[in-house]
Amino acid sequence: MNLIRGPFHATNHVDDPREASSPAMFYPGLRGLGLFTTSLPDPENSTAMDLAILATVPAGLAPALIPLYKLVHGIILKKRHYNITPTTTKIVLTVGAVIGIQWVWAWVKPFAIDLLTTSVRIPTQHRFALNVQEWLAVHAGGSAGRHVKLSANTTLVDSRRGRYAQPSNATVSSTRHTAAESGWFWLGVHPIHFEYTQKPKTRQRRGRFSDYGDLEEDYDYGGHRQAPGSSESSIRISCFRFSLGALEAFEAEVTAFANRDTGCTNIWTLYGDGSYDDPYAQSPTPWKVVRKPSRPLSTIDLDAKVKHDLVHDVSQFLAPDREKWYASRGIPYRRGILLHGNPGTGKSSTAISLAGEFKCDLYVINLSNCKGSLEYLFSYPKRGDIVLLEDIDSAGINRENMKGEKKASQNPDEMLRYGRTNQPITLSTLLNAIDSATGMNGVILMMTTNNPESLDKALIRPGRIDMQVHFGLVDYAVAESIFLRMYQDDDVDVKDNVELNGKETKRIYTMAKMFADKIPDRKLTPAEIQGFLTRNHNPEVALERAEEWVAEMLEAKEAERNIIGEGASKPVGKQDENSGLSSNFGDINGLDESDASLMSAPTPPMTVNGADPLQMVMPGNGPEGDIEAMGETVSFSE
Ligand SMILES: Nc1ncnc2c1ncn2[C@@H]1O[C@H](COP(=O)(O)OP(=O)(O)OP(=O)(O)O)[C@@H](O)[C@H]1O
Repeated sequence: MNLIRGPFHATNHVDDPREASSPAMFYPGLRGLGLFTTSLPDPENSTAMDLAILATVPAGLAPALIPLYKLVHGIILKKRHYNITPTTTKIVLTVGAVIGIQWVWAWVKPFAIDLLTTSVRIPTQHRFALNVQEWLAVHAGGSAGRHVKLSANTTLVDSRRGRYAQPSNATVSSTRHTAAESGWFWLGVHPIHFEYTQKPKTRQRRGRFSDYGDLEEDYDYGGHRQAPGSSESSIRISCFRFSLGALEAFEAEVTAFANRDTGCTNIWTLYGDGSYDDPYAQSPTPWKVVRKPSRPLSTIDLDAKVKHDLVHDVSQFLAPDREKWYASRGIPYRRGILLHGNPGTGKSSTAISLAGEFKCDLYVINLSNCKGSLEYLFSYPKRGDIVLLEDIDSAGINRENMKGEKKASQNPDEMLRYGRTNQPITLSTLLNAIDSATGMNGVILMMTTNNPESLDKALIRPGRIDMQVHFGLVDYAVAESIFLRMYQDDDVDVKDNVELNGKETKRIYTMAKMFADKIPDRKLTPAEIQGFLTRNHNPEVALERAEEWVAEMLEAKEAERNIIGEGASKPVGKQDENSGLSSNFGDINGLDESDASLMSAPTPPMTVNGADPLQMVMPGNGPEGDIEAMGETVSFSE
């Protein structure tokens, strides 16, 4: 007898309806647990009505766990003549089993992982962590990869400009990861697991407690302010114990990826002023990176011998066996190069170009705008990188300024501990940082200045500065070279192929000579000439206007005016006596009177005092109005 119909019973050949409706039939082992029975009527002595009632009063798990189950069961039974108890019980048991397994796994997992895997933890402040992030973003695919991309603490190329965009790099992000991300990827035949961890930690924060997740303010347990995220976040890379070599392979893979020839130079700049007070300093590291297409050395117009000596010096220092040579003679393995000359003579451009040529990363610090701990900042560049200290004279770093030092080094413990201070850089902190045993090994330290005579002797003594390079004003050869660079087709090597490249090249080459003839010897800077040529797309027009422009420039320089042409009436030289521009320039070593007067001269693309030249917008220099013309300003994508 089978009173209960439905799909379940169609395949169920049992006579006892209690059995038919009982999940114990499918889970025989559970029979003894009493889960499926209540006080059932004896089928032998029951009427059909009794049995129907039996079916409407389900027993066991489902009714116990699911609210209103009996009601639903009764309705379905009445309307559809279908007993949902066995099916529901099966579902409940299956879900229960899954939850149970998950629960057990959560307990067992750490032990299993410890037993079966091995892992490395990379703090996110570590530079290698950025390489790992970038590698994961490109290779670890899927959503994990996308998350990593968002979390990468890197600012890459500007995706708005086609010219700068690189296929895998057209992503910009300076956002930080706020939650743990994890995933798997394959390295060859090895499965590898990565995980971002941000140790949740309750901290004291302005008298109350907050989660680490709130990054606005970070304090350690003692209530000291801390560099946000400084010690908490890391990336963990794990692999199975039996494939230990996978971690080494991963490291090699990431390193090779980071060192790949992208045709770009990594330029690192500070978040804000690098101090912990800076609102931008909400990053595990004080550095952010921009990837820029490398600038060929051939685009730097410099006296041929000076250029050759500089390149030779850098290449010698970076030669593979050089570190051993320094070590065996007890000399610290670092190189200091002072680049000095008028604003707009190519000091910064040369450093950028050298970094590209030798595939170094370039770290740029503008000392007048830096309040970070230099020792900490210098610990970041690795062997073979270049550190560029911009406008070292304008930072006021000299002995007279020593009074401020006490204040600056007041709390050295804090400086080292958190890597950031909120004090300006002083001479002694700079010297200590350069000489520090922990940083700068194998690093080339370049300093730029418009006013080398104002520098403290301790700063430029041999050992700290090993080479001095003067960037002079434009002579005939440089004027000719700038003209050719501006108007020559990109793929034509002019000077070497005058004959081969035919008429057009010859024409430009001839015009370059004519242009150079019109440029007075050592009166103008390369930046000024470049600015003029950029405004005149047609070489003939440039040639035609050159004389007039030169006359205007010289006249403005003579009158110490910043504005040339229309609207030029107000001499500013005297007013600017304290501006740091004109006053600094009078005593430049090796420059004559007329050179000194250039300091307040009209230099359209002149560096704004104190501004980061990498981020500087140069007005009116080309078809796109600003930065494009000089090709120097780094743009950040939003
Ligand atoms: N010698 C040069 N060769 C090629 N380009 C140059 C040269 N000098 C200046 N320029 C151009 O002029 C602009 C400014 O140059 P750069 O910033 O390198 O000068 P700088 O000497 O570092 O100036 P500052 O002292 O003001 O920082 C850049 O666009 C650069 O391309």
